Amino acid sequence: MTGTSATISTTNLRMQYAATRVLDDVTLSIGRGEVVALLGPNGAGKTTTIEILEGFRVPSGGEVSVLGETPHTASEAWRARVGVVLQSWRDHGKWRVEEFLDYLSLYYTDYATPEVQRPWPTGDLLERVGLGAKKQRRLDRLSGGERRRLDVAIGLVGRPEVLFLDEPTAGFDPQARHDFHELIRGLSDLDTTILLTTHDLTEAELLAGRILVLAGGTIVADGSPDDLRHRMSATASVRYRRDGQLHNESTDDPVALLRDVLARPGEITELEVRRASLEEAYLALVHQVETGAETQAASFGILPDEPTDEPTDDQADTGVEPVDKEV
Ligand SMILES: Nc1ncnc2c1ncn2[C@@H]1O[C@H](COP(=O)(O)OP(=O)(O)OP(=O)(O)O)[C@@H](O)[C@H]1O
Repeated sequence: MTGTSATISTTNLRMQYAATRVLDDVTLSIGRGEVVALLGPNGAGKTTTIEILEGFRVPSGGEVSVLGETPHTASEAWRARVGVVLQSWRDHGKWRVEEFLDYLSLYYTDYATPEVQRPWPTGDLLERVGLGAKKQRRLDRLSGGERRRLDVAIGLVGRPEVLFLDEPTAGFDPQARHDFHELIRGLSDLDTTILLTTHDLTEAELLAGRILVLAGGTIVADGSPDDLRHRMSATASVRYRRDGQLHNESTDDPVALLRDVLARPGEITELEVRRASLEEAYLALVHQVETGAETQAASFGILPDEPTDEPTDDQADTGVEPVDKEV
C-alpha cells in the first residue's frame, strides 16, 4: 500500500509537547475500508495520533494525509467526510438527544453526494446506537454509557468515509459493547475506513482486521490479530500431571517438549498445551519496549535485533511488517 492510495497515511510523524517528545517516528498506512485498532499503553500517544489525523493538532514534524488532504489545513468539505468520536463530549447539557443530533445533522446536508446520502436520518441512527427510547432525554441526564452511545451517533451522523473512534466503548455495559460491535461491523461492510483506539484486546481482535501497537513513540507492531498472536506468542506453556504430580513448563517448541514429556516414564493423566494469549504477547512486547530489555519480543520477529531493510523469511510468511528502527 502506498501513501498516495492510502485513505490514512503518516510518514515520520513526530509530536512534541514542550520538551516532551511523544511521537518519534510514526509511519503508517491504512487503506479504504480497513478497520484498524491502535493499541498502546497509557500515555503512548494514541489520542495524540488520532487528534493529528482528525486535524485537531498540528504535528511537530512529518507528513499526514487523510482522504488525500493534510488534516489540520483541510477544507470544510473534507471535515464532512470524516467522523470523530472523542473521548468525552460534555457540553450542551440542556439539549435533548434527538434535537441535538438533528441540529448537528444540518451541517452535513450540503455535503450529500449521489453516492453518499448525508446526513444519516436521526431516528434511524438513534435506533442503531440503541438510543431510540432516549431521544427526548436531556443530554445531562444520560448515563455514562448512554452518553457514549450518543458520542458514537455524533461521529456517525455525517455518514463519514473515515471514522476515528477514541476508546469508543469505555464505560459500556456488555450489552452496549455487543451492540456497538455489531454497529461497527455493519459500517465496515459499507466500506467505511475506521481507526479506533482501545485498551481491550478482545475488542481489537473482534473488530479490527489489523492491529497497530504504538509504544516508545513509534509503531512497534503491525499485523492482523492472527499474525500478531502467532508472531508474538512464541512461548507456549505445557501443563501436565505425571504420576499425580502437576507440572507446568514454558517452551518455544511445544511439539518437542510434548515428545519429551511422553517419552519419559510415568503415567500422564492430564495434558494441556496453551499458547500465550494476544494479551500476554502484547504485554510482553510493551514491556520490552518500555524497559529496552532484551526479552522475547525480539524473537517474536516484531522487533528485529538489528535494523534491516529486508524482511526476514519469517516476516514474509506472516505479513507482519517489521519495524526498521531500534526502540
Ligand atoms: N496538551 C498537552 N500538553 C502536554 N502534554 C500532553 C498534552 N496532551 C497529551 N500530553 C502528553 O502526551 C502523552 C501522550 O498522551 P496521549 O493522550 O496521546 O496518550 P494515549 O496513548 O492516548 O493515552 P491513554 O491510553 O492514557 O488515553 C502523555 O504523556 C500526555 O501526558
